[in-house]
Amino acid sequence: MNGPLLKLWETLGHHKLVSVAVALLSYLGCRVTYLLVFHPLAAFQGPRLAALTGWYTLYFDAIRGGVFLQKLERLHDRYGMIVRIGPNEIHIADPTFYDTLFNFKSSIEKPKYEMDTMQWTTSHELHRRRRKPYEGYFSRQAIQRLEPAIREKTEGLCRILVQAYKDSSPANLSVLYRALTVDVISEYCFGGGYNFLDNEDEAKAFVTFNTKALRTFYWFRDVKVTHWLMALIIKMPAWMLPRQPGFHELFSSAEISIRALRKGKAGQVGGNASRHAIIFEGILQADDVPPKEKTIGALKDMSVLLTGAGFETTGNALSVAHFHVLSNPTIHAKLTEELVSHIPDPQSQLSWSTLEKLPYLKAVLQEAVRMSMVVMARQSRINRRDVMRYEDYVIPPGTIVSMSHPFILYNADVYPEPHTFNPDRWLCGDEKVTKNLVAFSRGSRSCIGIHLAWAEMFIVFATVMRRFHTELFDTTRKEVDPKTDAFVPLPESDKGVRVLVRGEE
Ligand code: HEM
Repeated sequence: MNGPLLKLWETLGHHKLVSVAVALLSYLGCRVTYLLVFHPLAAFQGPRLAALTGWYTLYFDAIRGGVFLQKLERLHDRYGMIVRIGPNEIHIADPTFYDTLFNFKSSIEKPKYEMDTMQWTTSHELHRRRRKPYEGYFSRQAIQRLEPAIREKTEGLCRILVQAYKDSSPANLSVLYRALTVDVISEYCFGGGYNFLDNEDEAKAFVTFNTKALRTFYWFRDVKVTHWLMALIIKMPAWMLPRQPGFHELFSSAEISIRALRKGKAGQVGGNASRHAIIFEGILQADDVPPKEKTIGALKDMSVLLTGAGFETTGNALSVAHFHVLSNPTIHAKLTEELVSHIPDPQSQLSWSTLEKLPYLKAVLQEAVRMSMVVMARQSRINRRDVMRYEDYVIPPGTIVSMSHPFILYNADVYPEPHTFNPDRWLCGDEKVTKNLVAFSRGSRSCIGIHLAWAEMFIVFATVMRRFHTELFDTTRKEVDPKTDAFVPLPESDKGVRVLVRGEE
């Protein structure tokens, strides 16, 4: 290009650049003005940056690793009970609003997430259709039929604790309780569990993998590109996937088991002939489940959800219960007295329905569920049709409204001295104490596994506490107190609750 031509090109290029920059700035200016001045949520207080972009929350959740809740506490201190935390999202900290947001109204939906499993389904109707076939497997009666399997796994855990006693070596209860809960849910899903209680090293590797994976949760739930990767992994055939523990069970073994169930063979993973219903066998045979919900991909998605939700949650609550009981001699003595008087033979195991009538045991477990929170992430809903009201605020239809369990389960007005483990608070007859135990959520999206969780907690905890004398080994609240929001809470230290077994009854 010669001199004048180059000059013309440069001048035109310069103008083009200026035009693009002006257009971009005008668009940004209009968008900023709209979001801060004319948007239906403009009157709601909150950080301006949060009102302008969803990257605000994503930054704290995904990039800084689950610290948005800590930020949120400061925002509520500054702005009050209701804060705008996104262009179209507000967060409410007041427990009295919970039932307005979490209920069975068909107008209440979840926001759009990148994940598309049952739990993250946006539409109320589609979610109902996806959830219905599974509900029968999680009713109270269905879980009572599963009790022998829970008892059998509990005996497996007790054998490990007896061995730890003989070896005088510490037992890591955070791993063992999770090994038990994953063995139960995988047994229920496939008719042959992962049997981690038979191999402690594999159990440890599984739990470690899961903790690492949880730290990346927001990337997969909220970021398209990363989610595609996950979707690709789920679609990959088992033989292409690495044999890394955790990864292997959740993806490859699940697929192998589902394929086996399709061919009419149960128990491909653990090899146990099963005496109870098998979830995926039933789903595959159900005439009212549409074929697209029975594909290998859809069932693998569901199995990751059921296994993931079914083990980490209850396993964590059990570890937290054990830690706090051992840390408080008075609580320990009261619980032991109740258990000894109702279970004279320590080798026997009472039924779930009998155990849940023991008031102190129940109070200890309720307090453990409260303190462990189990699900820490903010829960979001959208009312598509109606306005919602909070005090003088009118929340327009279509707004993402969120609440978070820490603001309720650690609310000092409901639970005075919320950081103190105090089972007695559940025994004083104060209605608001039980009403606010929202750990399993409420409404159409609440926990499908609530009965399984309680059955496991009552049977396993009563058996272990009645049979074994344990004492904490090198464990502090750093190993149990919720610190990071990885959807479930992660403590500051991953070492786990470790105990020395001092004796067996
Ligand atoms: C202490 C134990 C547990 C607690 C506190 C708990 C809590 C919760 C909460 C708060 C939700 C709602 C999450 C959301 O809205 O995104 C939920 C959903 C769910 N939970 Fe649990 N959970 C526990 C144990 C279990 C167990 C043992 C299972 C067994 C499979 C399970 C399976 C599920 C499933 C599948 C969902 C999704 C339900 C749906 O979207 O319809 N959970 N859980």
